[in-house]
Amino acid sequence: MAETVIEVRGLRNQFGTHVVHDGLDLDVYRGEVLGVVGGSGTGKSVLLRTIAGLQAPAAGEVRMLGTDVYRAREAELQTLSERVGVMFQDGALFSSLSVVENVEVPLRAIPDLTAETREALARLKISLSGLPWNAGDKYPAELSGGMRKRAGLARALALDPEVVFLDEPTAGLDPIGAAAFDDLIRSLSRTMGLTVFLVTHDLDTLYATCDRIAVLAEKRVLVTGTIDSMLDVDHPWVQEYFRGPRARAARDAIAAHSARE
Ligand SMILES: Nc1ncnc2c1ncn2[C@@H]1O[C@H](COP(=O)(O)OP(=O)(O)OP(=O)(O)O)[C@@H](O)[C@H]1O
Repeated sequence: MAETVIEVRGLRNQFGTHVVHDGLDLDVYRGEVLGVVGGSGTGKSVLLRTIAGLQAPAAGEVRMLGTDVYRAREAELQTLSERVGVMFQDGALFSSLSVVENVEVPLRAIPDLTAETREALARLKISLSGLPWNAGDKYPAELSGGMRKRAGLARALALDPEVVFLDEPTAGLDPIGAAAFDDLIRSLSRTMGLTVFLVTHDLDTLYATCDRIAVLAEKRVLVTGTIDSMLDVDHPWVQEYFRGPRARAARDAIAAHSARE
């Protein structure tokens, strides 16, 4: 049985009187790509931030790679942060730094790394993320939205993490750019054994990349399972989402893609 790398129990998140999550449980297994879906405002991004240690919950427990994210000591959290990468929607790059300098930021946590080695490692991650060789010397404002996302991914991968969080990685990309990003996520997960926690609305991405889906509804994880098993879930939002015309088109597209391979 696959190792559990993220364990969430009894999670509660609330802003004032607005309860976003209540009694939420979730397990994520090593090496899988988990797609987190749910209607707008169901708390997908809040869940990502809470698990990644960026936003303390009102109650509940989050364990990642064996560490209790909200009760561990500082040194343990530092070690954990080096095993985890986060890519935000717009890449969240520092605008005053070049791409290579952005990717170098997490590498600064490694003691005794020379400037040359740090730069070489950063450029390696930039090319792994599918950016052209000269993109490293550009500034975020000089890049397209898709390139900024790839640069954000390069930074998330800088420390060879075991777990990567991706928030809407294909939002705003044209269909060809989005499909290329899907392929990249899939191949990183396969070649590096990465565990991927992926928040998305993009059905094509779900079909192309995810081993398992977690549906957020009613303030908790309503159901988890393979994407095909979602067709049998008796819940109005799940039915509408996975049985709608967009899902059908995404299913047909992935079937045609598999037939070509
Ligand atoms: N810092 C905050 N302060 C107050 N309310 C917040 C905060 N962050 C999130 N919320 C609220 O929590 C709810 C969940 O937000 P979240 O961004 O996680 O939703 P989501 O499922 O990712 O939505 P979408 O699919 O539209 O991106 C929303 O109602 C949002 O307004």
